[in-house]
Amino acid sequence: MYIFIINVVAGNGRGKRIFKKIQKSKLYQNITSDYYITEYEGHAEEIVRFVSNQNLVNLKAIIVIGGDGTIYEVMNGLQDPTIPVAFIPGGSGNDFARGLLIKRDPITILKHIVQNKFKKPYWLGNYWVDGTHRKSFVNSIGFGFDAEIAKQANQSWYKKVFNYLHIGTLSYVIALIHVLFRFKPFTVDLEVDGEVRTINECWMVTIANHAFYGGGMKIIPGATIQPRRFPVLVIHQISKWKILGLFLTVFTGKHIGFKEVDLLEATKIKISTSHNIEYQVDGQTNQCQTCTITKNSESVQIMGMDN
Ligand SMILES: Nc1ncnc2c1ncn2[C@@H]1O[C@H](COP(=O)(O)OP(=O)(O)OP(=O)(O)O)[C@@H](O)[C@H]1O
Repeated sequence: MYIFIINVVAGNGRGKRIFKKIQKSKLYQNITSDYYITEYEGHAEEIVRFVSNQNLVNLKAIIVIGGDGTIYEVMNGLQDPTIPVAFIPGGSGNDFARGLLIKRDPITILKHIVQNKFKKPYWLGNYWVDGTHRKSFVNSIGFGFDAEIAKQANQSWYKKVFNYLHIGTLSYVIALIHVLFRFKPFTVDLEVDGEVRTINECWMVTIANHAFYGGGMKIIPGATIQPRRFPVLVIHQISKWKILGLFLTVFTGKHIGFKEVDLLEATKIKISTSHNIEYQVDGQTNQCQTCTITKNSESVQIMGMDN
């Protein structure tokens, strides 16, 4: 049996439209399944915790229809990593789907899931904010400038409009210009695999499980899906005008050639600042002063891709 989890508000109603289409298909009518519609923020996590604690012997996969926020919640609720999680992108940004090359139409994706054709291991990131309990991130976690941009975009009126017009990334470009003039670089202590370095005039630190964020920006172009280690991108000591230019090249991945960009690799990183800074995790924002990040060595199984 399959369990569907649908975020009907994802992608301004795209999740809902996709599920309706799926329900009408012969394929759906021929499989044994049950479905849950998320009703509020955090609900997907609760549903998955409940479902994965049931030890359903005949559960073939949890099929998620939604965006990056929904898959983040699902992964944080998953109690048993051997339960395959299938993803049908129905959000606005869909960076998880982009990173995993899940790009076919929903019915074809469902066909691949039911045929049990392709299953890929995926390694989540773990993070602990200000000493709290462990959470997992699916795509990326970022501190500073990119988090301020995500916060500005999430609070804006234009994000909904641009998402509706399928030009959602433009909301991040406008948010970037808003944030650029008020943003104050910060000093951060980065403990990378036990070695501490102090970064002055830091703009941002981003850690990613795959290349994409912000609806298709290639923030760390060479990021590969792998266990234990993750790439860390640090931008520091850069002028406001230059960072504007740098972000214009994020779509092509050329920004990593700037001398103000450092690219490291780590198994464990600790970020400490003297005051609260903004952070984003899979596009949702909050504030923290310290954060420890590691990468899982145990994988979850993802379905929905072509090969
Ligand atoms: N019924 C609901 N009402 C309001 N919010 C909900 C509901 N169900 C889920 N949510 C919340 O909707 C938020 C957005 O979902 P999601 O990120 O999947 O879509 P999106 O923002 O359109 O896509 P993306 O993150 O890929 O751009 C999530 O934070 C989730 O907690």
